[in-house]
Amino acid sequence: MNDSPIIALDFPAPDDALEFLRDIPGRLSVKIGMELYLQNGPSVVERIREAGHDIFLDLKLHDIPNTVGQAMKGLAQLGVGMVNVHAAGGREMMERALEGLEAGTPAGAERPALIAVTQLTSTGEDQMRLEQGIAGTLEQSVLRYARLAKDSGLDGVVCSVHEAAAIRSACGESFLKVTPGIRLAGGESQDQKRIATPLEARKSGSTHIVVGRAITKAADPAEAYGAVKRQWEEWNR
Ligand SMILES: O=C(O)c1cc(=O)[nH]c(=O)n1[C@@H]1O[C@H](COP(=O)(O)O)[C@@H](O)[C@H]1O
Repeated sequence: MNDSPIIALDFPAPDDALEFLRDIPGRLSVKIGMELYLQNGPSVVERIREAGHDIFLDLKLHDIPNTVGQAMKGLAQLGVGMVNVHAAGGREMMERALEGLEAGTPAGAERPALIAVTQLTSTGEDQMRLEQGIAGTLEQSVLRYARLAKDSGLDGVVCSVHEAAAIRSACGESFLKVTPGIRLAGGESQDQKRIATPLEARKSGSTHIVVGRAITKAADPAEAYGAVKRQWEEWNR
């Protein structure tokens, strides 16, 4: 997928998503997540692809290695550019996910990029320690998961902007750092704990940003998308 801002299409129905997209000109990078996919199935992917957009299919798979591998075989046939798993599923699960994707990608087509969620951007450090029982700092946990994902052959991770620079040092420039939790300056954090602006994301080494409500719930979504894109692109790495 190219590096334009990825709009999170967190809508219940395909018509809502497609109507929203009609107001923003051009070929866009979009994310279809659980809300849209689980209520509508694979046909929603087809409809949005037919409208000409590049898709990150965000289903955050996390199950035993065989189940995830088989599921990825199927997802590889949907023509999307990126898919993901939870790094907490472990090395074998991630390796099997990659094998499934490779086996399922139609001949001549490009395999979707496979990335792993480290710690969700809605997770804070206290919550991680108390609820997940993980000691140390949040950044240490994210870095451990990022290294594990890289060693398992994955293309990158989902992390917050706050860990992107450390992951760049540990895993390299080309390892994808896909960062949600993006807000324009002064925007409400809502359920996110680790937020940042598009400009901060760019400066920190994010390779992609995922932006939902800052665009989809804006009074003028096309203007909000333009503002995000300008900030994201104006600073040269
Ligand atoms: O994998 C993701 O896309 C994801 C991972 C993560 O750690 N945090 C996170 O917010 N996301 C997704 O990114 C989007 C963020 O939405 P907003 O907070 O509205 O911008 C949602 O669709 C989340 O499902």
